Amino acid sequence: MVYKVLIIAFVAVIIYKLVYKPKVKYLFPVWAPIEIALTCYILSNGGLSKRILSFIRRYNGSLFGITSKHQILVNLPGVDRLMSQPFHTLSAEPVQYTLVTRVFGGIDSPDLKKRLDNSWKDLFTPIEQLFLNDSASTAALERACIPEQTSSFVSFSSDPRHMRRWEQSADVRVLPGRPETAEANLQSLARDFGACIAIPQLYGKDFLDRYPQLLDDLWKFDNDLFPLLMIGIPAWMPFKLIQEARAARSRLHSEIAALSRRIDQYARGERVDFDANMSDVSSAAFERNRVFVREGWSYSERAPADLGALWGQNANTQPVLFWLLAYVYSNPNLLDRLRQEIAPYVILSSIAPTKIASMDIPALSRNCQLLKACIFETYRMANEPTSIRYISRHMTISDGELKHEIKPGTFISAPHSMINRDPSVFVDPDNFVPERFLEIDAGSSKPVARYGRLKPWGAGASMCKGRKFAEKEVISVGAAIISLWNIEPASGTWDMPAMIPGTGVKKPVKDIRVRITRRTTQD
Ligand code: HEM
Repeated sequence: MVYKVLIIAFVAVIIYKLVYKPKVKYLFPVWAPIEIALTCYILSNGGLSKRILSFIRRYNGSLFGITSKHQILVNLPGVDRLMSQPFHTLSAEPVQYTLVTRVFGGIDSPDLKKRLDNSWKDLFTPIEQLFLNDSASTAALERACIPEQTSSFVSFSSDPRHMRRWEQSADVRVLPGRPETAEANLQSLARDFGACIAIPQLYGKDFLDRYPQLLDDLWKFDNDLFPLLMIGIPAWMPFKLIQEARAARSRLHSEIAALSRRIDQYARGERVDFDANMSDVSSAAFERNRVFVREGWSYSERAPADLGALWGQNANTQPVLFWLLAYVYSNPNLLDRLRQEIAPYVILSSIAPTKIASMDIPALSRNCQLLKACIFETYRMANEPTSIRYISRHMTISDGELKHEIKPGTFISAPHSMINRDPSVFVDPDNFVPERFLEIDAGSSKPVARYGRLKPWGAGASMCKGRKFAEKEVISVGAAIISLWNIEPASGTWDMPAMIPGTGVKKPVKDIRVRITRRTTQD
């Protein structure tokens, strides 16, 4: 009897190890984001805690990390080369799988794992074709009608039913007796304006119109649930904040699943639910549908993966737009210089009310180097990019004179923003100084914005797949708003809010209340 029990227990342990252990190993550890944050903090501040950390770490040189499961690469020389290793050695796929199951709401199972293994690269290809290709991303932004939309950045309506979508959450109020001056929350307004430009370029305008809570749900999920889930706080925790954000994620799932169904119906030439207009849904969404169909993903299984695409498209881009506007408008001299630089490419109408008569997006990207430098400086101040990879085969990491032998099954993280506030790399790091990214080009003798050591998009083969679109969106939407609108702090002085570290671009602890007026031809 005892032997029987022992044999059953032994078999159970073997089955458990076979079925369960590889899955756990494959997920990015829940404590690793905290380890990254603590390590960055300790190394930036120095002192005794730095000495203790250096003593207890597993390796030496540029590698920090206490366990064999996760190592943090701190300013490792040649990190780009390392991150460019082929996928079968160094892969971002386990990180994507972790995000899909832990954060975006996919159910962790061998079946989902297999489906994602088979689909992962093919799901990213259409995103790259639309958002990484220079002409495709310019064309998408041209379709977004930025000049027309920017004309009603503020509609000066006191009735929420007549406000534009991006005004709904920004607490826009027309000042009594001053019908052409409105007060608004700048972060909310800029963020939702950017999202209303971007989202139709992926999923079409009908999706935005059919789902009135979309933006509120996306930001609630991003702000209140994403960071907690990432560090392993379970979504069932009975806290109001978590439960409301979880409900927002469930609504996002249902609406995205319903959209997937409509996309599939349209692709098959069938009648589309609600006779929804699908003509402006992007080629990327239809290409992804083809992959989902090929691999047998149900609509509800697609929802977490597509929530990832929606989140990736907006979660960093729109906060960058907000910080850029806040930095630029709070510096009147810089604002004047930018307006002069932009003026040849954003032509304003000469009759009141001022509107944008035409806008040349390729020329803005090509010629507005100060604007670009301002965007790079915004990344430096507000963005915390980290490249996380899984080592699937034994690997030797070269670290100057040192060589580190790393076992398969280890995650490595490179927090690229560690240098962003380092005065030995960026002089006067706490001040917004865009000129630091301007260099005189040897060929043209003109100033050109160059990234230098800044890495806002990560590194290697799994670098951001939407960087062209993101940068062009911020350039064109930023240029349009700067050209057409005056923005001043409602309190009379610009108070830049502190930043909450989060999932990439940092969020402000509080919004900035501003007064907005349309520029006149005399301005
Ligand atoms: C200012 C805006 C943005 C910033 C700062 C940003 C930053 C990043 C960073 C740091 C990564 C991780 C790269 C790495 O692991 O080395 C990433 C990945 C990614 N981003 Fe972005 N991103 C932005 C906008 C976008 C947009 C508009 C899209 C379009 C849909 C997008 C799609 C993606 C995708 C698909 C990945 C995963 C790439 C992979 O694992 O192969 N991003 N992004």
